[in-house]
Amino acid sequence: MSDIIALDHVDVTFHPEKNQEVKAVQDVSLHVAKGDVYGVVGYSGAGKSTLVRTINLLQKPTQGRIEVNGTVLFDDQKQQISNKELQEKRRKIGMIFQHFNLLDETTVVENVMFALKHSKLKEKEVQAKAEKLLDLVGLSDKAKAFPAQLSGGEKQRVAIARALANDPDILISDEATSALDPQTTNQILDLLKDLNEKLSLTIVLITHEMDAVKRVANKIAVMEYGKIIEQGTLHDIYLKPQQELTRQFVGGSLAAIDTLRAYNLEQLSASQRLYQLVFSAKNVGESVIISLYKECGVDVSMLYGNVEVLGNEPVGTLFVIVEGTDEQHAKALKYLKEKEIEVTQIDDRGIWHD
Ligand SMILES: Nc1ncnc2c1ncn2[C@@H]1O[C@H](COP(=O)(O)OP(=O)(O)OP(=O)(O)O)[C@@H](O)[C@H]1O
Repeated sequence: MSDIIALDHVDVTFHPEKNQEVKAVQDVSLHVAKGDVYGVVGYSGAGKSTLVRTINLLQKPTQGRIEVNGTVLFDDQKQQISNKELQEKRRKIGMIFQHFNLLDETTVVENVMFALKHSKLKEKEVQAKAEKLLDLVGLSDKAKAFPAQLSGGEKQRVAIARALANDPDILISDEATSALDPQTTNQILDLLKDLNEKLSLTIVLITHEMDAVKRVANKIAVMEYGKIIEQGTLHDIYLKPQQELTRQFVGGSLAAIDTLRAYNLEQLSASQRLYQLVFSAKNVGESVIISLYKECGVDVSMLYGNVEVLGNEPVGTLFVIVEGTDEQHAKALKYLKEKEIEVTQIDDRGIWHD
């Protein structure tokens, strides 16, 4: 799959006052493939919004290269297309925000129609399109309501319909679920996932909530102090977080670390090894521990176990101590590999320790 967004070596530096410098984004490269739901996570102030606003040049970078949908928008410290072209490109990048940004004085359907004011469609066609979009986001019955009469989730649905008005290829969601309760958050995230699949919409999702990313994203970048400190597939970032901050975001792994620290793992004998086993959906139900004993002769004690749903797929994680001879260990590893279970040996200096 080709990249629909390619940010390369992007810097954004602000000078809020004379002699003051805020390096909000520093040497960030981010490549988003068509059809990705790319989660950008990090604490407040990490630079997520600033970075993502460079995608449509709402924020011009200080340095770096921005290419979107095959067009270079920014390079050599300057905009590479005319303002008019940029405006057209921007219409193909929808945005939704935490506070919805609806026009309070106009109805729901008019809010969506407003986004089509530049289109070549006739008034009737604009209205028909807005109604169709409201139907797509499940809000047909609220077309004539005013924003003040809607719940937070409904307001966000209007904002999504409006963001889709110009048939964008990309949707940027900047903390769009942060003001919503957990159940409504999940409904909005499921809607985004549905739109991603139905419309082949590429989504960049900025959030400080790992659960949101876990539910819908296929890739993640973790930001801290203006830099991406870790990026990869949801599966890899979630199950093998390398950086302390990533581990903090990945709740499941924190629980695993706490549990492992409660054991005195320095006391493993020469014949014992600590492994992390990761099961995908197809083998999550297998009785691996018993099979390892039966097939390979090793003793297996379980320290920690958990099943997470990543995207729609259950993924199981076990931390086990396997005890046996070198030969038995080799046999056990071969067996696990055949079963397509990912195995990581964790040593005393391993990733789960300070
Ligand atoms: N226009 C600006 N002028 C000066 N500094 C800015 C400007 N915009 C952002 N910053 C600073 O850049 C840094 C990154 O801000 P940014 O909003 O991108 O972070 P964020 O990760 O999106 O956090 P949040 O979720 O709180 O918005 C912060 O230190 C912020 O104060």
